Amino acid sequence: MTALDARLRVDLGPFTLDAALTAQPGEVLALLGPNGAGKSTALRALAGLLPLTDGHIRLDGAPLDSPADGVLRPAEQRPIGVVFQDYLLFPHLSALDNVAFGLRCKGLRRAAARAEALPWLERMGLAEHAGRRPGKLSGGQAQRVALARALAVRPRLLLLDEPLAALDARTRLDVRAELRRHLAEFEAVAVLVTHDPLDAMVLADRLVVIEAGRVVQTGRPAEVARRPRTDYIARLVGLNLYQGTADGRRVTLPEGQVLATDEELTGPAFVAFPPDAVTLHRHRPETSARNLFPCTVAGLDLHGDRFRVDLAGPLPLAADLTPTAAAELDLTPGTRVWAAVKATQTHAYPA
Ligand SMILES: Nc1ncnc2c1ncn2[C@@H]1O[C@H](COP(=O)(O)OP(=O)(O)OP(=O)(O)O)[C@@H](O)[C@H]1O
Repeated sequence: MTALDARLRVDLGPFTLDAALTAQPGEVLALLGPNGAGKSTALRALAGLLPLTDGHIRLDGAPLDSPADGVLRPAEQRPIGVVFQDYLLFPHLSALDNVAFGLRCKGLRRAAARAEALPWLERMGLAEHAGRRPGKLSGGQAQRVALARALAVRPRLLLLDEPLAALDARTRLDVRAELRRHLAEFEAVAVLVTHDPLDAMVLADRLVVIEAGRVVQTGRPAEVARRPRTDYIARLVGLNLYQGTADGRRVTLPEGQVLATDEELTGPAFVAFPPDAVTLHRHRPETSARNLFPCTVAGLDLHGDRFRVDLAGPLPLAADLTPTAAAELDLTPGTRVWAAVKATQTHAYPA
């Protein structure tokens, strides 16, 4: 069943958004795109803050906005939860009352709303901070409260606008991992807007790339990264990303391949590295690179001044080469090569 079925057409003077978005229950979509592409406009239209000029938004079969039929459900009547980058928590309310707020708006009395809000704070590991006001919470804690508040009303659509952008690098890592767990448990649709390809790759089931108001590519993160269709995507999502189990400086992937990394970790982990960290060789090289895989060239595209090589094999990979290197290697689809990646060029982090 399609849970979210939308064709968003919004005319804003010189700018027009015209994007189709669909999602199955439980799916997490990430909207990615350059500045001014229309991501926020799409989110605002879904939230009910901006009416459609044309098209439709249906959630679980029910129309929320359909100009042709004269339907426009106001924001507060949509079963939607929203998390913005700057949290927008009420500064005068405790963490608990911030989470209870949405439930109060749905008509619950204070005690009932608080009773229902508390388990959400517990789930975020914030039970002991329930009485604190936002000013006394760290950025990461405040963002967890915002997420608890959005989830507590059991929305059918969760909208996240740059939810990690305001956090420092270390906090961002932790909150990203947590957000990932919560999104995995979330049974309805989530739409995330982000500038950060890593957030998108880690959090989303599917990327929707928007440029100049149009969807230019959509697909699973790994597919989009390996087969970018525009220069912008190639630059942005140019990341090889794998998930496995870490044991010290080794991460074992589900199919048994082992990646050597530079970080000490144990348990579920991601390993990422950019395509330009991959070197290709026609013959098995004498190299200090700890990661060496036999591959077959599956595709070759010129993006800007680089060749993006799509490699199939035990470890599917994307590699970026200069035109000179590509010519020297004489690569064509089907060519067998060795791909090498230094452990120091990989980045491993908890999943
Ligand atoms: N209220 C408005 N009236 C007219 N034009 C608008 C309005 N709001 C946004 N725009 C224009 O619509 C286009 C899309 O803006 P939008 O904020 O949706 O992009 P975005 O992809 O979210 O960008 P960013 O990543 O910079 O936030 C931009 O050209 C912007 O100037």
